[in-house]
Amino acid sequence: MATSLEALKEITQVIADTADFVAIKPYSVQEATTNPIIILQSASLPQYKNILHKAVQYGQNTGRNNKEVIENTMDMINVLFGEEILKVVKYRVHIQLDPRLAFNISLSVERALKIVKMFSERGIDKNHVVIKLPSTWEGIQAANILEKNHHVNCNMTTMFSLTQTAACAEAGVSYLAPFVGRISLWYKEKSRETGRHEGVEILKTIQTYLRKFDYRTKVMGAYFINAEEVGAVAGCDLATLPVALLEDFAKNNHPVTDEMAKDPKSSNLEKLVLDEARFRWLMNEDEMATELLAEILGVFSSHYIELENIVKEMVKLSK
Ligand SMILES: O=C(CO)[C@@H](O)[C@H](O)[C@H](O)[C@H](O)COP(=O)(O)O
Repeated sequence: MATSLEALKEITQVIADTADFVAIKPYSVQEATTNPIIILQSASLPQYKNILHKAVQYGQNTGRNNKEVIENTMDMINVLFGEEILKVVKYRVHIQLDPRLAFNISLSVERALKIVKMFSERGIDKNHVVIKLPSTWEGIQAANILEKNHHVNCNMTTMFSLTQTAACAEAGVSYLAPFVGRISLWYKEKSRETGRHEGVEILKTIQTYLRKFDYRTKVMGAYFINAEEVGAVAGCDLATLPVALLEDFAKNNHPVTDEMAKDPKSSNLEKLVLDEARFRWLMNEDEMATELLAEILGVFSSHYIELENIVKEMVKLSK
């Protein structure tokens, strides 16, 4: 009998939300997503300490000053984890930019191109690499430049709304990743439960919107808290699951049926036409998206800085 994981894979491309390349092996996935939390978790494991040492060495050999040593080391940590992950997943690894670049278009583009070049210097073609950027106005413009001018695949993270979706779709990004579980938690925390699973509903609306207007952008469900949430968005383009949920789907029986709109063309969603001012206004009107964007960018950046501090200590000790 097919497992629930196999059933899910029939209708949704299932990928892994982890940098633990050893743990992914049993699940035969084609792609893996990382973020600063995930990279810090793996970089802190004793079995992956060699990656940190190799990256520090690279940073020290290439950095012309302290700032460059740290920055090059951080980028190389991501590249080395990416390289190991690609030995297992074969198709694509998603690497997130320094969260502090969230509001800077030119620095985001520059840093993304630098990371893609570092992969290519290690023999990895840019088609195997996806750059993750936040769904801020600036992140979306940076992704537009990367996709259109440099053919770099982009995945838009910290995604909570149709406003962000519409801007990302027009920017021609490859993927966008609504945070299913985190959206619903927000409604719970604010005691504003509506009786619906808001994260699931937003993902479904986003998927319908992209299919109705024939955008190339793929929806990747992310930030799942439990198996029910994953089952409720089965049929969306992709879902990125932490190892615990991959294991849960491989071992336990979860009902899996296509939950996406059967006829997206007939939906009454209208195309959102946005410029910067309209985007910012609609975000301002959306308390959930505005709060979560700020909160999660902060969480990502605090983890990024924590790893940077570990790197700074290592650099000091090796002097
Ligand atoms: O956005 C993507 C994929 O594009 C995910 O990696 C996303 O960052 C994660 O699902 C969430 O941030 C949850 O990650 P974590 O807190 O479990 O590490």
